[in-house]
Amino acid sequence: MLSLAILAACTVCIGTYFLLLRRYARQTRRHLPPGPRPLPIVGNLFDMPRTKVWETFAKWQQLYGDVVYVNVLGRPIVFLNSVKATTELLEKRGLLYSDRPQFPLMNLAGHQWNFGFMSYGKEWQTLRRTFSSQYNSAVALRSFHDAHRASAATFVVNVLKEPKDVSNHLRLRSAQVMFHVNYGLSVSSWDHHFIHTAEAVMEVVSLALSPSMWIVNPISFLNAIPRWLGGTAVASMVEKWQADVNELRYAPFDLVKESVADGSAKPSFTANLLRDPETVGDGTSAQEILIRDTAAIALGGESQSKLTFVAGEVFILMMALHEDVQRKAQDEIDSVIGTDRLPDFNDRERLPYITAVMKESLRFHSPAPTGIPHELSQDDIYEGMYIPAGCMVMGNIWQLLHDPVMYPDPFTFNPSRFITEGSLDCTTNDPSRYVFGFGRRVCPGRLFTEDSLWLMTAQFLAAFTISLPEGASREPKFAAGAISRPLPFEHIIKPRSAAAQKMIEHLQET
Ligand code: HEM
Repeated sequence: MLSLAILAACTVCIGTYFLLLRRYARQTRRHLPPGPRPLPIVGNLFDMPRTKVWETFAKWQQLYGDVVYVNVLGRPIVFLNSVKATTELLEKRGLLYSDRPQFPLMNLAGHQWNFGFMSYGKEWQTLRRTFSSQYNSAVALRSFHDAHRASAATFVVNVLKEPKDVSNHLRLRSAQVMFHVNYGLSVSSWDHHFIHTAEAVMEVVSLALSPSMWIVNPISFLNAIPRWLGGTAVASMVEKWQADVNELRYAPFDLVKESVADGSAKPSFTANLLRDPETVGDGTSAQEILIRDTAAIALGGESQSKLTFVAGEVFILMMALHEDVQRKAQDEIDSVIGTDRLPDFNDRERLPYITAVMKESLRFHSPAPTGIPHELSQDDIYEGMYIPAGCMVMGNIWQLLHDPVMYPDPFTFNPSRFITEGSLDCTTNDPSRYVFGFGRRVCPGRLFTEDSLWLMTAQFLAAFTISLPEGASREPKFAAGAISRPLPFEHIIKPRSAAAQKMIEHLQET
């Protein structure tokens, strides 16, 4: 019996070896894009960076150019390092370049319903259209402003109370706004059960998105572990992941459904779409499932609130490092709206430097520096280079945002690069065109995110000053990963003035 199993295993290994070798030989005969030299079988496995991937990718651009090809364990991957290449392939040839590779851990954790990770096709299109009907509509976005205001107010109040804990306050703020907007639920403290579940789901999503998970796919090994060798522990971990995902997918939705039925629902993404009485039933109608699954995506599926919170952390770090920028932004706020209230959305047009600070923070270090991979669905030729079907295609967001032609002196934090004669001017270099990905898969939450970040930026700067303690390092440092956070740093946050402190205390009372 045992020898049969060994024989079968050997046959599979030898078969795989020859398959990979054949594919390798076929592809090298064509004119693939340049890239680091692969080894037989493992390809460029050992060239793949383990930390700060964006630095290695930048080096590859210098060595090999705008389109770089690697092959990891037989899996072709192309990195696009210029606006020209991302525009030409991911945007203009979007029909071919909009598929997604499989993310094995996402499937195992129970995210198959999530359109962010679905193959390009009808189902993806229907879900995305429903999502965009709210998140890309000017009217709906305006109706979300109260949710942004509530979470921004909780944030400044919490910062005043515990300034050292600013990161956690940002995290809470991002999750709070998502629950408010999607379900009309008020979850303004860490004690709320949904927040813990959302956090747990986001941790798994972050792991699932890290390149080692989707390139090497250790899940197949995990699944093969026998129960006596720890397989039981793996199985119960997976069960917990799936239970968390299902709770987020069903529980808040069911609450809204009940409140729509008894007429007490607050306006929200879910309630707005469920208002049609035809839609609500026993939970099995296609329309109801569609609404439930698109609402849940914004919670944990794409790590959206984590991305927004990391963008907030980058802003806080940049302000701590650049007191001159802070002062300039605060002068703008004082001269436009005075010191007796906090900025609001109506002030946005008149505060161009604040918008520029928000945009420069996103540019300086994008929370998802290498985006989410696309997959090519048919063989393609670009500038004489052959790109095989099934190839993963990564738009190298970090590289685009540090292009010295589009952003002169790219390693200097300089919001004024987006200001011309006192007005906001980013017609040719708006970082949001790259930060949120590309083509048909571009982030459908980008306008919503900018609203959220803008209010946080404006209100934080109106209320507080931040500095570094004496002797602290002035070098910004970021962790590696698909979602890349600033490394923890010490800082001192104080209310800007007695008047600012009073304003925040007043918010706390209301
Ligand atoms: C700073 C915050 C955010 C950043 C940096 C960000 C960035 C991205 C990126 C790079 C992608 C992949 C695009 C591509 O495949 O080319 C993406 C996809 C997506 N984002 Fe965001 N995002 C943010 C916030 C949000 C928010 C708040 C929401 C929801 C309200 C959201 C919803 C989505 C969805 C649903 C997708 C999948 C789109 C698809 O596959 O069709 N994102 N985002």
